[in-house]
Amino acid sequence: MPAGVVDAAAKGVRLERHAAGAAVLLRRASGAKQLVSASSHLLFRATVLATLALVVLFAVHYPSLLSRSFSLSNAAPSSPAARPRSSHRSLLGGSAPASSYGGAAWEREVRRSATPRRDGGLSVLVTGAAGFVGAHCSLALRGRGDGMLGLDNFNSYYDPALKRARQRLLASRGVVVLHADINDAALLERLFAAAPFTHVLHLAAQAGVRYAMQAPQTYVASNVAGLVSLFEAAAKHADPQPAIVWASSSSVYGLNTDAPFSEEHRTDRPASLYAATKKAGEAIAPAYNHIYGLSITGLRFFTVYGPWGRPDMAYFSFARSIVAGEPITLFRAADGADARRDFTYIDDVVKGCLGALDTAGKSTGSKSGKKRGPAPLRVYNLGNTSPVPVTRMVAILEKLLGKKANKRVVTMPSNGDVPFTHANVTHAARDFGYRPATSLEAGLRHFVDWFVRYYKLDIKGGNVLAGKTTKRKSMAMSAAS
Ligand SMILES: O=C(O)[C@H]1O[C@H](OP(=O)(O)OP(=O)(O)OC[C@H]2O[C@@H](n3ccc(=O)[nH]c3=O)[C@H](O)[C@@H]2O)[C@H](O)[C@@H](O)[C@@H]1O
Repeated sequence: MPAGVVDAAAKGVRLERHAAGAAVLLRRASGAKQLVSASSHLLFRATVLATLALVVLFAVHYPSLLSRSFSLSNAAPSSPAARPRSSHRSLLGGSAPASSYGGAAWEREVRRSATPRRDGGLSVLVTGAAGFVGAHCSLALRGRGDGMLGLDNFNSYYDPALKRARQRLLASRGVVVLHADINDAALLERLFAAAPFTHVLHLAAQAGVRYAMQAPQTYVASNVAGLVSLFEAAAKHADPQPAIVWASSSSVYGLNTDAPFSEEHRTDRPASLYAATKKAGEAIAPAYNHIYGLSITGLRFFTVYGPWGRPDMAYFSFARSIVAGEPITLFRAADGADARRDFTYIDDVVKGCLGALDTAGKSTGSKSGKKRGPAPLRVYNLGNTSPVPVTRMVAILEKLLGKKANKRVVTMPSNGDVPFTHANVTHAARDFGYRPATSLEAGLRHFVDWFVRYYKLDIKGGNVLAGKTTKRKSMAMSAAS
């Protein structure tokens, strides 16, 4: 029996005893005056005891109502191992609906986080901040003194423990990441009302090319509806309107055979639903730019990789399989050629994102619907400009991990994959000095260094072995951040 119910029962017994005592009192009373006084005494005691019993029962059944807090102040645990406290669940990743956000204290914290710490600094709302690119960009923005606030819905497309570990890392550097969804229009409205964000770096999306065949609706919900939700809030509820920089994808080039891929090339033949939803975003952006005067920049990322990366991507899942001694499957194009990717290192992509933010130009619309003139509308490739066969990527991993992969080569299934990507980045170089500087060898070395540390792998004689932790937990995210 719950403790509260036992307490309540005990109080019931005490109540009966008091009633008996009261009866004796009444028998002894002589005269009408004493009788009235004794009755009120009894009534008073009974009321107090009944109230106490009710309070105990209420506390047993509704503990959450008594402990809820809406403060942002503990949003940044100082140690990486620190976990969000349950009293702050609604702010830091609990399941409380985002509509429960709000209040003067919450708004103050949002504003504090969004306020730049340097003259002329930006104030950036980063969506998907606990994601791979989002976490790196958030750290870079905070590092140079920009104000910023992160959002993430911590979905389980890949192990949310990695997203939580990134969130703890960010928190240790003073970056707040709210647990919230971009499709929550009310929350976005409140955020824009609370702080005058100058920019939005919109990286929240359903990623992954091949997974779109399994979960098509999540791509529409995140990459189309979510993008519209963000544009709507920025156009109609922000004052001033922020400039928006958002993540498109190299996949919009689809089966394009002109190489390197230039922004002028056609993008009307997406090979996957993922690509189609990113292309849809690129088609939606001009409408918001035209009608509402939103400054919008789309960035086409080319297979971004690096430390704190996405476990669903080939370089990461291959590393895990190699260490665990499990087979990997390599896709070969129908003509027998190795698939190739313009693998792009995360630090280069972060520089590109910050360059795009810095040069975005202002939005020209306002909440009232008036537009002062045309606003910037831009699209850029952010690639590495040197495609590498996937087999070469595997060979580098084998060398770094000191272990051979167990390879199985099959013809590329018809699941949205494309045989090669190759970026032309002259526009990004011209407009914000984007110059990718990291070779795949150097970038994968950084990735493997982090990978070994994060999973606490054993290294013997230069070879990475699956450590005790790894074997026991089959590489579940036993994060050491
Ligand atoms: O640049 C992009 O536009 C996209 O890059 C990646 O997509 P992808 O290039 O397909 O990256 P991976 O899934 O890591 O695949 C890389 C290469 O490995 C190959 N691969 C993948 C998985 C596998 O089991 N075997 C295999 O050979 C693929 O065919 C591909 O050539 C990301 O997953 C997308 O979110 C992103 O938008």
